[in-house]
Amino acid sequence: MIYTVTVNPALDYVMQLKEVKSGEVNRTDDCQFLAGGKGINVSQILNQLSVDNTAWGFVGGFTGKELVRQLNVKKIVSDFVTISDDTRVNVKIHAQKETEINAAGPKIDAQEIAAFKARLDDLNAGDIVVLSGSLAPSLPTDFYEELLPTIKENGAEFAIDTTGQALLDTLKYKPLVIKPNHHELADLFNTTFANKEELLDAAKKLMDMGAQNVMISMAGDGGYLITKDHIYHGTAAKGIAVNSVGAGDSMIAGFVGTYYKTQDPVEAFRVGMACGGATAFTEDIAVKSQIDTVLPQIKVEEVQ
Ligand SMILES: Nc1ncnc2c1ncn2[C@@H]1O[C@H](COP(=O)(O)OP(=O)(O)OP(=O)(O)O)[C@@H](O)[C@H]1O
Ligand SMILES: O=P(O)(O)OC[C@@]1(O)O[C@H](CO)[C@@H](O)[C@@H]1O
Repeated sequence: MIYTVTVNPALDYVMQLKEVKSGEVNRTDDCQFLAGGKGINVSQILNQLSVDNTAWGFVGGFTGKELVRQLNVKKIVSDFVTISDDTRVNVKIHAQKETEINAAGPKIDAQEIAAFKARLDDLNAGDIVVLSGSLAPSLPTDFYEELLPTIKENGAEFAIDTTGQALLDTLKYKPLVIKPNHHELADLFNTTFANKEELLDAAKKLMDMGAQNVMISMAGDGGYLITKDHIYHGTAAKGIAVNSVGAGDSMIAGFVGTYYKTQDPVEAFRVGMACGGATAFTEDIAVKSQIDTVLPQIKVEEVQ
């Protein structure tokens, strides 16, 4: 079973307008609430790939109720810990540019945290836990790292989508896959890359530090997969990007869902790239037909 963990989910309030004029009253052409959060987006893609999964995390208040209602409509199985505070609303402004305003997130108390951690005792060998997204401010900065010994002791694997030192601190527990984008990769080592070789050298350092597989995503420029044996480049699908929100989550979902079925990291990377591209080409998270349309365009070649 795959479990997606979104400790700080969100109702995404997606607002469409031609132009935002700062300091003025702006009126939208369209707006909608969508269930959001990095792990929840992963669950949505896993469902599209017909890979059983359960969404874990914390939800609360009227916003949390609406989020769970939307997941139920999409037949996404969830087992959230209900908290007394409200799930946050993140604003996604689609105008002359894409602007995101993400709220910090709710208060989560010690009893609610303990109830969440108890779920990890149900993990079995072969399960995969996908840890994605920001931490609510009341959670300790090493919250993800706190979960890893129990995950590994139960014989499960984990994937993690976070950034900075929080990501580096998880590598000693050997994540199945991590996926920084190329900006996040540079930030990890406080550097910039003059060329592809420097980028790949940095990605290989993450393997040396413990990652089993590393994907580096580069939006419309495709991405790289580093495995213990080789390095691969994947081409980005050709299309009109209408929404970058969730592309990275979709790429992780495509990898984890395919790896769970095949144990083939290269095929998992190819499907991940297709899921990312399909989401980039649609307003919401991609559905199966959109993924299937993009998949044949993804060419993966060994580069080292
Ligand atoms: N404009 C695009 N055209 C084609 N494919 C894209 C585009 N944007 C994203 N993708 C696909 O999605 C993958 C992940 O996108 P990206 O590199 O933007 O991840 P990210 O920065 O983690 O995204 P997110 O905004 O979800 O955090 C890319 O490697 C690519 O395969
Ligand atoms: O604040 P975080 O957890 O870093 O990101 C949250 C978020 O921006 O990520 C998803 C897109 O990846 C959105 O659905 C959601 O609003």
